[in-house]
Amino acid sequence: MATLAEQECEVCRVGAPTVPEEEWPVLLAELPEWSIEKGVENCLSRVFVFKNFAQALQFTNQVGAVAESEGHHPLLITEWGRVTVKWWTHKIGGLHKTDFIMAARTDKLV
Ligand SMILES: C[C@H](O)[C@H](O)[C@H]1CNC2=NC(N)=NC(=O)C2=N1
Repeated sequence: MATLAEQECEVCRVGAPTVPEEEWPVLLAELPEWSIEKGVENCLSRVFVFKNFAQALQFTNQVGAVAESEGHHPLLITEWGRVTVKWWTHKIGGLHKTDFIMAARTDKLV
C-alpha cells in the first residue's frame, strides 16, 4: 500500500466531495503531528519549529515549491523560528484527499 506521500494528487474540481469525517482517523494515523481544525472550512494544521528565521523561510520556500508543482497551495505563516502550515481545498471549502497527501509531502521536507 502506497504511503500518503507516495500517492498521486487528484486535480480537485468544484463539487468534488470532501473526505468524510469518519475517514479522518485512518488518514491522520500517517500524520501524527497534524491536527484538524474544524470550522466553516475544515483544515489540516501543523506548526514546524526552526532555530531561526532563515531556516523558517527556507522551509517556507520548499513548501511553496511543492505546492506549485501540484497546483495546490497551503496557508503559510512564517515567523522567526516557526512556520504554521494549513492545508484545505478552497474550491470545495474543506478537506480533500489531496490535502492529506500534501501534508504528508510537507512532513517529508523536514
Ligand atoms: C486556478 C488554480 O489552479 C486553482 O485556484 C487552485 C490553486 N491552488 C489551490 N489550492 C488549494 N488549497 N485549494 C484550491 O482550491 C486551489 N485551487
